[in-house]
Amino acid sequence: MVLVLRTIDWDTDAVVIIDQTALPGRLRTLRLDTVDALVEAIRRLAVRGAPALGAAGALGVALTAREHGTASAEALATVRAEADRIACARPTAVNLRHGVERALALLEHGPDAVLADALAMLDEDERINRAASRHAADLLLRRCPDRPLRVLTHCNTGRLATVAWGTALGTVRHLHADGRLDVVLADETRPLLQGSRLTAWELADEGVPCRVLPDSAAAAAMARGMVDCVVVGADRVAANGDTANKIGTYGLAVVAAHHDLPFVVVATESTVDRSLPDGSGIVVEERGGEEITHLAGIPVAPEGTAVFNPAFDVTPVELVTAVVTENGVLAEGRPRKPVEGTRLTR
Ligand SMILES: CSC[C@@H](O)[C@@H](O)C(=O)COP(=O)(O)O
Repeated sequence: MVLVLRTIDWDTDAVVIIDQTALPGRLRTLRLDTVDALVEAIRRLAVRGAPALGAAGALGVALTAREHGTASAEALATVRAEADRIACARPTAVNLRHGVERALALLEHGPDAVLADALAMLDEDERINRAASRHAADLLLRRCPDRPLRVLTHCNTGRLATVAWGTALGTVRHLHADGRLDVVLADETRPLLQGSRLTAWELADEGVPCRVLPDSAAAAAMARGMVDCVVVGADRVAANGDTANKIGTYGLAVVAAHHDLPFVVVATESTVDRSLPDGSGIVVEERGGEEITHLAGIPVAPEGTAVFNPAFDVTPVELVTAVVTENGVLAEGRPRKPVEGTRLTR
């Protein structure tokens, strides 16, 4: 295993991240010692994934609190304005704002207290992820007791999307350690390829069997009987269990329901936004058109082509077998159909 670094950490006066834009080619870290550098890293997905963004939010407030201090009203106003810039860098993953707000709540105790709590948050992350993903693994083992599982997943929800361990991919790691995993089918995850660049890289690093497939092949894989269950992460879960996650998740949920396959969302409680009764209020980030019109800088669409590039979609809870957090099952949507024969082909 080459990955022993945390995805995001603190070193002396800077936030240190694994630069996820350089993977799978290079494992390198970036030192971010200004809010500008941190915001830019968040926007271009050098650090990404809901729990990792929560840590980025908290550490970012520590960074600016240490720079400006917290002793005067003027300093506090500057820190709050910088914190807001960090929180707004990406709108969908609620962890980012949660991380910022948790840190802001400690401002009156001074910069050292803010940093100490941010570091405690990093330490909590692995324990929370392990607990959430253990609940999901147990649920899947109860639902699919007969054979080692073929798990389809989307985007990257592993240690790179968290501080350590992972949510949906943490479930895969538990199943592998239990000897109950056959193979991971990892959607490549257009347009930024978090599945092929990051998930396949993490799983190879751990020696977990993995096949990458184009997103458009997931339905065919289910129809061919190649999938036992679908496990995904979340960027924001509304109080009723509606779930925002990487674009393409909703389509997977529809197809999984059609094939009566368990569809499980694994998230931390910090991804749950109880201020939203359902998913209709979730703001979905729209990203630049060049992510679609260009591949590695090479045009793949005529110049001037109009683009629709939402980074996330919202899956209604009715399509979700269960949303699982470190506290267990948060919401259950789709009941298992009573008749096995409703699957198309197995
Ligand atoms: C454990 S991370 C869960 C989600 O954050 C993940 O599935 C996802 O959609 C990430 O999107 P990204 O745009 O790469 O930040």
